[in-house]
Amino acid sequence: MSNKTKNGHGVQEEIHHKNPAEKSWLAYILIHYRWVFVCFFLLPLSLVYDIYHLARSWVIFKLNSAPKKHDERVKFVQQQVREWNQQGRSTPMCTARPGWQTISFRQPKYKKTLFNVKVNLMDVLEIDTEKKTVRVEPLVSMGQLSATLNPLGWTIPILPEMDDLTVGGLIMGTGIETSSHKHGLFQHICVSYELVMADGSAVKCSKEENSDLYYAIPWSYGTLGFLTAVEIKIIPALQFVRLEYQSVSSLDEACRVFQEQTLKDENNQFVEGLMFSLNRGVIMTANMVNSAEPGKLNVISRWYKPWFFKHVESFWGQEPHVEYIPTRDYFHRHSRSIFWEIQDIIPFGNHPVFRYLFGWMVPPKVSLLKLTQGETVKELYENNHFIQDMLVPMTTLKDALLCFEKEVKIYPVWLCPFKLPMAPGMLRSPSGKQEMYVDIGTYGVPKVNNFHPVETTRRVESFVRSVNGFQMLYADSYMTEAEFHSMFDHTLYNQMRKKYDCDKAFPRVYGKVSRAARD
Ligand SMILES: Cc1cc2nc3c(=O)[nH]c(=O)nc-3n(C[C@H](O)[C@H](O)[C@H](O)COP(=O)(O)OP(=O)(O)OC[C@H]3O[C@@H](n4cnc5c(N)ncnc54)[C@H](O)[C@@H]3O)c2cc1C
Ligand SMILES: NC(=O)C1=CN([C@@H]2O[C@H](COP(=O)(O)OP(=O)(O)OC[C@H]3O[C@@H](n4cnc5c(N)ncnc54)[C@H](OP(=O)(O)O)[C@@H]3O)[C@@H](O)[C@H]2O)C=CC1
Ligand SMILES: CC(C)=CCC[C@@H](C)[C@H]1CC[C@@]2(C)C3=C(CC[C@]12C)[C@@]1(C)CC[C@H](O)C(C)(C)[C@@H]1CC3
Repeated sequence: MSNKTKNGHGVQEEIHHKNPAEKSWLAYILIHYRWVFVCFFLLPLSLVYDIYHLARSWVIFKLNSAPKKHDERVKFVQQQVREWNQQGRSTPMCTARPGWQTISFRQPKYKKTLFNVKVNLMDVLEIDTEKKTVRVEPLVSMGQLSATLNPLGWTIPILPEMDDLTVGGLIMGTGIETSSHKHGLFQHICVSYELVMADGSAVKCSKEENSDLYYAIPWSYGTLGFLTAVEIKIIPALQFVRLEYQSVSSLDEACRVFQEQTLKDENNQFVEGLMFSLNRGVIMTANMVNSAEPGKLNVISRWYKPWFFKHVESFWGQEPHVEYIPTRDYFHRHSRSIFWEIQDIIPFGNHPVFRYLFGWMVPPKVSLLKLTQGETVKELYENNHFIQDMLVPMTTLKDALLCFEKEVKIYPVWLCPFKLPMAPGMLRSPSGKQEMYVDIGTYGVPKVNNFHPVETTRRVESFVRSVNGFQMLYADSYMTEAEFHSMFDHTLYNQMRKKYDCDKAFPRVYGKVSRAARD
């Protein structure tokens, strides 16, 4: 495998040698000139799509029509589930949300064969500033939520980065951001869930009410019931984030500084690391503030600004540096470059000329990219790309980084600490106490010679299991069912499946997330 992968051309060069499909001229054009399609078709389409959704949710919010319609919509979900019961419960159910709209690399196969239930609930219902909660429907996206809450001076404590992630997906799967070392995973900021169960009944659960169900919902991937509303905690949002960049020049220094900033400094609201090689990284710590020092404001969302990860890299080898970023810009700092995935799609996207002329249309919507990618590009990614987030105990960070270096050698690596509270459910802290974990995110083209999508992933999965870690399940998982059960504690889940009579109603989690269940 060639090593010329620095700016994204690498993917294209890999396939040149490896993929037989590329021999046809159409495949060649699709791979080498994907950017033409993306720039002239997908970018404008993404913009129209975004404007439509923003306008829609603005109007609905202003009319305050969502709360009135909510009950009707829940009744419609119940009606579909009751019909399914009357029809003899023959095929299990899943939501009817099309696979291309979801934030994961693949389309779920099961949507084609299972009974599809329409759960089209996509509005913010109520902001209760006394109780400090926001009640939302499950299809509310992170972009929509931050656009609604921030102008009112509020935010949710964990705002996962990508605009199109939905509340439902983040609860049924999981969500993480750089404030997770203080607040935990996305489910840990949720106060209550409202669901429609297999028999068509509506059930509410929280720590106080139906608490067994409340703890079983996260990571259940829609296999216990359909989510219809969620109450999420809110906290005041200040205007800016004061961000400090600290360069590190060895693996040991990186692990030490990252752990110190996470564990020792209680005052850091946000902690993040980007490793640009095994020995080169920048650790970022940040706090919300209400004023910025003169001359230090950086509005990173402006269309002509460089990709955030490139900006961060420019601080490597420098003295610690401070800047102020508008809070919403900080929350979505990796959106414009889809972390660093955009470099494989628009290789010249960070060039100033491109940024000044077309930067305002970026990024293309992940869903539209997914919808239009075609077999050739899919195969290209399948064989030459590695996308994984592995959650490992903080104490194993160094070993984990060495494992990723050996198996894939992909940089940047995303480091995000999170607190794993002791609570029942799929994720059990091995020590029986609250523990600090770290999410290691690797997205890109492997630079090792022996990369094999299945074998490499299985080796990494095996390492993660050996250190009591967890795999994020939006990515490809090649674990066997037994391995999957040894990673995730199914005790409570199995009890809830029985209690709520789910066996005929929903597939099991493994049946939805394993590689075999995905196209
Ligand atoms: C803080 C806030 C929260 C909102 N939350 C929602 C929501 O969850 N769903 C939705 O569809 N629309 C929401 N809206 C939109 C709001 O309901 C509409 O703007 C409303 O239709 C305007 O009606 P009005 O002109 O009669 O009242 P206004 O004169 O605009 O409102 C009077 C005051 O009531 C308060 N208020 C109004 N609605 C809410 C509410 N739902 N929660 C808390 N305080 C409120 C605000 O402080 C506002 O200043 C919210 C607006 C605000 C300012
Ligand atoms: N920063 C972060 O934390 C990031 C997280 N992710 C991951 O992305 C995924 C979320 O993506 P998103 O596109 O929002 O969600 P998806 O549509 O992919 O949904 C994920 C799962 O949640 C289930 N689900 C969603 N809504 C409901 C509902 N109302 N009732 C019952 N089940 C539901 C889906 O069931 P069904 O299959 O039946 O539709 C599916 O199994 C998560 O897995 C998350 O971990 C990805 C990137 C970043
Ligand atoms: C926990 C965190 C922060 C996770 C971030 C995960 C992202 C980097 C992932 C989620 C969805 C994801 C797999 C995706 C892709 C890249 C990496 C993404 C964005 C892309 C855009 C790569 C190009 C592909 O042709 C295709 C369009 C199918 C996918 C879509 C999903």
